[in-house]
Amino acid sequence: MASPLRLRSALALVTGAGSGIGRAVSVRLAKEGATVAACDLDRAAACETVWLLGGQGSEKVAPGGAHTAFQADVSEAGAVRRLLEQVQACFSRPPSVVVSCAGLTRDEFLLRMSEDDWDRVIAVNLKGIFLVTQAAAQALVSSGCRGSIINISSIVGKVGNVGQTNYAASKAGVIGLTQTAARELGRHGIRCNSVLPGFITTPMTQKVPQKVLDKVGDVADAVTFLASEDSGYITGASVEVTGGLYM
Ligand SMILES: CCCCCCCCCCCCC[C@@H](O)CC(=O)SCCNC(=O)CCNC(=O)[C@H](O)C(C)(C)COP(=O)(O)OP(=O)(O)OC[C@H]1O[C@@H](n2cnc3c(N)ncnc32)[C@H](O)[C@@H]1OP(=O)(O)O
Ligand SMILES: NC(=O)c1ccc[n+]([C@@H]2O[C@H](COP(=O)([O-])OP(=O)(O)OC[C@H]3O[C@@H](n4cnc5c(N)ncnc54)[C@H](O)[C@@H]3O)[C@@H](O)[C@H]2O)c1
Repeated sequence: MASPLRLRSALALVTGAGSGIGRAVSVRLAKEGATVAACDLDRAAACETVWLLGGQGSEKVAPGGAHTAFQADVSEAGAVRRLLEQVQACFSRPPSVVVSCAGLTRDEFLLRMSEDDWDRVIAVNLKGIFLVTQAAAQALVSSGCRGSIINISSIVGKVGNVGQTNYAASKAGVIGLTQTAARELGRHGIRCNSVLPGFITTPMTQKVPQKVLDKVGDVADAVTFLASEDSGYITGASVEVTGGLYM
């Protein structure tokens, strides 16, 4: 049975916090007592998420400080370095929970996919998670803090999907990156796990043809469990949240 406010002392950095799963994860972590650093490429969207969490006056409900919005392109090394610097300057500590939700699609059949469509999806979905995981782990290790890093992959990274050679490759890469980070960072008290959602209705899924959707259901609960000490003995896992899709 999960205890209430499992994350009361946690500072959680969520990327892709401006929409969909990232926004839902931010709301759920805040409900468990975490202070949320909501990051997105779209600053206005990140600010809207912070407003939903209670805005600048939210330190009343977030003991670790007011929820705060940050803007960064996770595919750019300098932007990610500055993001972690800004978060630590704002809260005087590194984030003990890091959830990488930032991602995008550039879907196209293999026979027609452009190099740019491949490069951009790999840069954001895979290199972005490399950069955020590395910068967050460096901050935690240098400050001697424990942490939980949760990287959002996709069931598509395990089974593939029509029109998504770039996206599937990026999400499969996230699984391998996270398993390796788990092996390396365990000695520092940092857990790393992947979550593989199935089909979650968000702006990202609007392009799926209706007749495909007619064949296909919550991620934030799985992320919160992995962020908390309730999952203290789980690291290196790939947690499928698909309602049984592709069992
Ligand atoms: C047991 C149930 C199986 C149900 C399959 C579930 C599929 C969706 C799973 C999504 C999992 C979560 C994904 C998650 O990580 C987040 C996302 O990535 S959401 C976006 C997912 N993207 C797609 O699924 C691709 C959607 N398709 C497209 O964007 C376009 O079709 C495109 C590939 C760009 C091609 O466009 P174009 O206009 O050239 O062709 P059409 O759209 O007319 O499609 C041509 C035929 O291909 C069939 N098709 C398209 N997408 C899919 C698909 N995902 N699965 C199966 N078939 C697909 C489409 O129905 C057409 O078929 P037909 O020629 O027979 O009419
Ligand atoms: N929705 C689904 O069915 C589904 C299933 C499996 C996995 N996922 C994954 O979950 C994550 C969130 O997806 P979603 O459905 O909420 O999508 P979404 O489009 O609603 O949200 C993605 C967010 O990421 C942000 N973003 C995009 N590129 C960025 C960058 N370079 N730097 C910083 N932020 C950036 C966007 O601005 C947006 O706010 C993605 O990694 C996606 O691949 C989604």
